[in-house]
Amino acid sequence: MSKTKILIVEDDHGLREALMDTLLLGGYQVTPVDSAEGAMVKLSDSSFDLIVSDIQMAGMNGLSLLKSVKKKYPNLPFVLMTAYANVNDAIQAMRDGATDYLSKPFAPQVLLNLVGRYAPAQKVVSRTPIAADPSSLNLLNLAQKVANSDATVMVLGPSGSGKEVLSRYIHDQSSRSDAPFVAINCAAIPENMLEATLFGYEKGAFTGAIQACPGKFEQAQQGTILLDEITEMDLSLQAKLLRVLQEKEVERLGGRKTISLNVRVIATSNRDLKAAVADGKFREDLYYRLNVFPITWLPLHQRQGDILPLAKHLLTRHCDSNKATQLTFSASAAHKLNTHTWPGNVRELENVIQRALILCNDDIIDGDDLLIESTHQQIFDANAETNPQALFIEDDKSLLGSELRVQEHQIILDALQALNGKRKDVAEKLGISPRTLRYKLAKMRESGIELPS
Ligand SMILES: Nc1ncnc2c1ncn2[C@@H]1O[C@H](COP(=O)(O)OP(=O)(O)OP(=O)(O)O)[C@@H](O)[C@H]1O
Repeated sequence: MSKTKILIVEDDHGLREALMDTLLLGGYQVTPVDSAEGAMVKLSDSSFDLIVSDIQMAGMNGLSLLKSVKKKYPNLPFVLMTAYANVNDAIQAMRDGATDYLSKPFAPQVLLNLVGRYAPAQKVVSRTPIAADPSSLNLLNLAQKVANSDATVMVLGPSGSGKEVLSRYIHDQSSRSDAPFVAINCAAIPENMLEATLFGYEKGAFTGAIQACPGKFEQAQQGTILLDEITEMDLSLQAKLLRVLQEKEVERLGGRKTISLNVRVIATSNRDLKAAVADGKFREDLYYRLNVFPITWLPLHQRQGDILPLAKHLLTRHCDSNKATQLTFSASAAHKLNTHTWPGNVRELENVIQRALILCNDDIIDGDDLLIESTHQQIFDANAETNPQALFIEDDKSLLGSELRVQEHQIILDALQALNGKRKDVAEKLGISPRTLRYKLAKMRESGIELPS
């Protein structure tokens, strides 16, 4: 996924900063400018996914900016901010093609809800999965076949193996490809927000629901919804999800109207689903409803034929996006890539390539330019054995031992402190999924270790 880019046009310094903070925290990439003229300059040298602009500004005002933008970039969503008293401006703005408007003052969440409606924070980039190994070619073939149907698909595989890429591929290959593909990561959204995010809510449904908001299911109408890391959903929400899938209709929180759905569902998980059902963590009826057509990525080291083609593809992609000249791998680099066990799968490979781009001095990436973080990973792999659910993480009993566990705990504690306790950032830094981190933190708590809140 890549971040959605927003251009903010606001001449009031304080408000500009506040808008920026809110959108940055919401996961967007933000470019602020203090005038409409500045916005036109920025638009000529960078691309944006959405504009949020004030109306009243010295010089060219927001309505004139809107007209110029609509002429040059007719499909670019444009949200205008108006003073509360000035509803006429808002009406004019909508007539002139504004996508929506916000009446000042507004709460940060209102801004995020509105912006999220037109531009989700993470853009899912359309990419055909690279596959050269016979097992992966077979998998793509299956994906293509299932894409032609409306069947619910369960994409399985270890973390970072390409589940999301494959899900997007199924959507792109389906007759729904012109309609939205809406991805939601069930592990990344706080439990108390997930229901409202999925099903939407009406104004006043809960404190802070200042205006009605459609849920992800509604946003995916005619298209595909990807329920990423589905096993992270709590049991009561699983029951509600099952009902929505069975009835093919949704009711917003606080709403009375049922909305019929025409949405294809794809779910992903890196857990052993049957074990999750056996442990009472995942509802059996939901398992059968979602597991209509399961497709499973092998861990990267078990599909040797994919490693170099993927490495080359990722190298080209990152050279292009850094506007760097194209590089190649030396024989020693290729050997190193082929012999590593890749516990972090394709995501780890991608990180190694990005590092190599920084380290290499000429046009050839050498073995020494490939910095593979083995120590941390081995510690995590070794300890994975203690987690019966983490099926796909390799275990190495010879590394198990209390000393390693102490080291692992220390690494997690250091990361928690360095990143102010932000679990998502900590998981990212350590190269493990939020779920694995949560599991490890629970284990640490169980063994009496005090964790920063
Ligand atoms: N077959 C592939 N071809 C091209 N790129 C790939 C492929 N597989 C994975 N990637 C890249 O590797 C990264 C991780 O892939 P993706 O997010 O699809 O994995 P995932 O299994 O969904 O991960 P997680 O379990 O952590 O959600 C992405 O940047 C993706 O573009």
